[in-house]
Amino acid sequence: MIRLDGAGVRFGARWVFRGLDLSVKEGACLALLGPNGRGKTTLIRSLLGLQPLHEGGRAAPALIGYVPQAGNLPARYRVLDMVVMGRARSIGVFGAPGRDDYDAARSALTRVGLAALSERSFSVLSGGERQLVLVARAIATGAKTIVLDESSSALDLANQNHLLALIRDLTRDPAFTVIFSTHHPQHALHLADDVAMLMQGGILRGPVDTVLTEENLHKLYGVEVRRIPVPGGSDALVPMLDRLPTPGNTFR
Ligand SMILES: Nc1ncnc2c1ncn2[C@@H]1O[C@H](COP(=O)(O)OP(=O)(O)OP(=O)(O)O)[C@@H](O)[C@H]1O
Repeated sequence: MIRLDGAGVRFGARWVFRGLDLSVKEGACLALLGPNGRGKTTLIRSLLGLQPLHEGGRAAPALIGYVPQAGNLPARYRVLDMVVMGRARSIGVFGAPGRDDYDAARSALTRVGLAALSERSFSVLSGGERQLVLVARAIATGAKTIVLDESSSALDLANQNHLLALIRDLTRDPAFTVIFSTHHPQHALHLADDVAMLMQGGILRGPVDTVLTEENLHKLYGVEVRRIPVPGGSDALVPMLDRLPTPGNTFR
C-alpha cells in the first residue's frame, strides 16, 4: 500500500493541491492523468517522499522503483552504471557494486531491450533510449512498487508498445504495484485498474471504465475525445484534434 492522506503541497503562496487523499493497494495499477502543470510530477514526488508535504501525511514501502522524466539527469555515466545505481540500497553508502548488482542491471537492460547499449555513455543516447534505461534502473532495484512519470512521452509507437508490455508484465505479478502518469488516456485504458484525474479543484478517481469517459476527458483537457469500440480489441480514445480552438492560454 502506498498512500497520501489529506496531503497538500504549495510553491510560495500557490497550492498545487490540498487535502488530497490517494491510496493504491498492493498489486493494483493506477494511471494519473492531468493537463500540463496540473501537478502530476509534484504528486508523484510526494508519493515517493521526495517532495515535502506542507500538510497531511504519507505512507509508503521503503523501496520504490522510480522512473523520472529523463530530461535533466547526470549523463556522464555508462548505461550499465546508470542501471547499477538502482541497486544503491543493496550496495550501501560505502560499498561497491558486486556481481549480483551487475547481473541484476544486465538482466533489467535485457528486459527493456537495451542490452546492446550497456557500454555506451548515457549522454549519447536518444531521449527514448534514456527513458528505457531509467525503466531498467527501476526494475533493477528489485522494488515491488514502481512509479513512472510520463515515461512514454519520448517514445516512438513501437517503444510505447514495448513499455506498455513491460508494465503489463509487471502488473501480472500480484505483488507489484504500479503507478504511472501519462498524457495518453489510451495507455490508461489499456493498462490501469484505476484512473486518477487531476481535475481543477480536486482528484477524480475510480475504475477505468467508470472514470475514463468522454465527458470527464473533455472536462480534464477541454478537448473532445471519442471513445470508439474497436472490433476484436479494446476501445480507442480518439481526440478530435481537427476541431482546433482559437490559439490562447491553454494552462488552466
Ligand atoms: N520547484 C518548484 N518551484 C515552483 N513551482 C513549481 C516547482 N515545481 C513545480 N512547480 C509548479 O507546480 C505546478 C505543477 O507542476 P508539475 O510539474 O507537478 O505539473 P505536471 O502535471 O507534472 O506537468 P507536466 O505535464 O507539464 O509535466 C506547475 O505550475 C509548476 O510550475
